[in-house]
Amino acid sequence: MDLGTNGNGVNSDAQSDSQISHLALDIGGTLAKLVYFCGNKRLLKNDEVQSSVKAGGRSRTIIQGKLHFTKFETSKIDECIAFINRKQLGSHHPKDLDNDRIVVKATGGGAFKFAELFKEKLDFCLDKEDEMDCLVAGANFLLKAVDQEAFTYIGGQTEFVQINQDDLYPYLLVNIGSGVSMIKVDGNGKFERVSGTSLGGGTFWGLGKLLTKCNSFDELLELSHQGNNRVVDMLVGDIYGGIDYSKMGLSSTAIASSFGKTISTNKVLENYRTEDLARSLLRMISNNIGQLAYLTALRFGLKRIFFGGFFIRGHAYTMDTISVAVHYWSKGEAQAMFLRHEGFLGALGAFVNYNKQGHDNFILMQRVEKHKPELDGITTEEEDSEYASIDCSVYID
Ligand SMILES: Nc1ncnc2c1ncn2[C@@H]1O[C@H](COP(=O)(O)OP(=O)(O)O)[C@@H](O)[C@H]1O
Ligand SMILES: CC(C)(COP(=O)(O)O)[C@@H](O)C(=O)NCCC(=O)O
Repeated sequence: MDLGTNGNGVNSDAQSDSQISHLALDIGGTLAKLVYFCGNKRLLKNDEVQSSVKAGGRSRTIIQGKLHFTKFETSKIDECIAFINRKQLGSHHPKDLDNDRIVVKATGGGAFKFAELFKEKLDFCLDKEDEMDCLVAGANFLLKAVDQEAFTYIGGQTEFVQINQDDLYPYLLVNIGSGVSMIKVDGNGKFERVSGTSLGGGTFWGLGKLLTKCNSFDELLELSHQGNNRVVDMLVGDIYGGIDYSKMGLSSTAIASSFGKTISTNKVLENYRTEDLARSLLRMISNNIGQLAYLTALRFGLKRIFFGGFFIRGHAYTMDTISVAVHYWSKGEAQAMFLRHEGFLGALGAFVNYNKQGHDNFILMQRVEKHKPELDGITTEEEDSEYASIDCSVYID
């Protein structure tokens, strides 16, 4: 059976025990995300060759392997390039017939901004995919192909959500990256970006750096674990002498004004604990996004809201704040759900799009049946320890 070539002129009929590696990128305002597939092509025994699958009228070979996930700060894009080079990712990609460069799917603003750099350093031709399209494709793939991907987080309890494939659409996808996009999803490739806000992950990280002098996002998150927002936020009780504003259903402990308590003291920034500032800022940004998400869902009659983007990072306080905001404002009608591979939606969507535009002899993702990711993640030395790899198989010519 002609297995075709891997696009680099190397005849994949060689059936060498070669590491198959394909990747896709999402280069955003803050982080560059990579999704890459590693599988071993081995000598196919006769019965295996027979078991190859007819897809698109052609026989294709199924390769078992894993999807891996990792990220780099966009400001350190050279580290991302060095990683790709070190692992020889993309070595099995087809080449662009016009310029003989390796074709790699990429999305996010960085796919435009760094196109020349990837060409120069890796001989990559970045095949650009629309960012919103990839976010939706990535979310739909995860929600359909991976068990235990979506979950609720309320009162400190994580509950995985069993997705009914026949009742998935419509839903609201809220992607909290540097900024926030809110996308109404009605099906595969059927979506509309219906709202957004510039008060997103970049706001938390940017203001947090200024207020706390943190050198890393993880340090800022760690600080927020230990802080008490009530030192900084003005509560209803601070205004009402310690009692509820019960006529309007506002408890004394409800936040009346974020950072409002700093007004009525003679303290300056240095007099506040950085932990308290970080906690209050996280609460403010998360609550605001939760409320905007609910209002957008209400406007379109949507009950399911999935939150993605690297801002969340599976952080308990962030998810709890968003969940409480959605539950409070919707009076329990709408539900906030989160995704295990939250920050990789765009990169995964770019990867899944390989079977578009003439790549159909290249790679197709097949539905991952009953994948149960390890809850604590599977990592290799480079992988991001928070994001479990996904066992999957792909078709390849
Ligand atoms: N290690 C990290 N470094 C920087 N920002 C991080 C990190 N982890 C999470 N974040 C948060 O995630 C946001 C970026 O999320 P992401 O979905 O990658 O958006 P973008 O595509 O705009 O880069 C940052 O603004 C920050 O709030
Ligand atoms: C421009 C963006 C889509 C870029 O995506 P990101 O890199 O932030 O993930 C996003 O930052 C955004 O939607 N900002 C908010 C724009 C608005 O006010 O709707």
